Amino acid sequence: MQIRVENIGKKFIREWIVRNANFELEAGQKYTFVGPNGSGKSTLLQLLTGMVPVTEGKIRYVNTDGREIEEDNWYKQLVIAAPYLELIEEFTLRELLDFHKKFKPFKNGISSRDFEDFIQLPHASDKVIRHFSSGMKQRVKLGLAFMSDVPVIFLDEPTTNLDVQGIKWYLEHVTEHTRDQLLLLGSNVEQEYEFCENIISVSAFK
Ligand SMILES: Nc1ncnc2c1ncn2[C@@H]1O[C@H](COP(=O)(O)OP(=O)(O)OP(=O)(O)O)[C@@H](O)[C@H]1O
Repeated sequence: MQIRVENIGKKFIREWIVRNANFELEAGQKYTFVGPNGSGKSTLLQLLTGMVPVTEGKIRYVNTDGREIEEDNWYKQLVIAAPYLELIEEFTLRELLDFHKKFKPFKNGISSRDFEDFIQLPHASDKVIRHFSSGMKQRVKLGLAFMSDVPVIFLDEPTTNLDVQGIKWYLEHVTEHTRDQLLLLGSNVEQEYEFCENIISVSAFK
């Protein structure tokens, strides 16, 4: 999977948040978009997922066989963990996992029980997501991102709400479980992207 970004720009009301952005993102690589608060990291990631439409320019998802994927089908290629994307609060953890797997199967067909062990919440299976702490919810979001069998992973501010143990858990798994995928991060916390080979400053896109 390759994502080609061709001269894209995004304007909210009269303000250009991102402009003149041109780059290519390659499968098997990791990229972090960095920049100060309000610089446009989350906006750019949301443009790349197709959640938010570009004001100008074009984004293309190109398959390994060279075929372009229609924008309506991008969502099948990706998984997103971000503070602005909520889990389904009414479900128990087990219900959420079973629901998620109907749309995005887990890698190597891992079971929901194994998933719960993986995110270190083995006793939370019947607990309603609404009653999870913010750090527990973040582990669920990251676990879904690491375990979903899709080519592209978006992580926006991945260590949000994680304690020291949680950050350690994230760092232990982020490289191992994204090895053959295209990983896109948005961050201004160096620790959460220290392993990343490609750092892109969004301040350049003005
Ligand atoms: N839906 C929207 N309508 C209007 N302005 C918006 C909208 N979404 C984002 N913005 C503006 O776009 C700019 C960039 O916001 P964005 O959230 O992308 O920044 P960020 O780099 O991710 O910031 P942070 O580090 O604080 O998370 C901000 O000025 C923000 O107010």
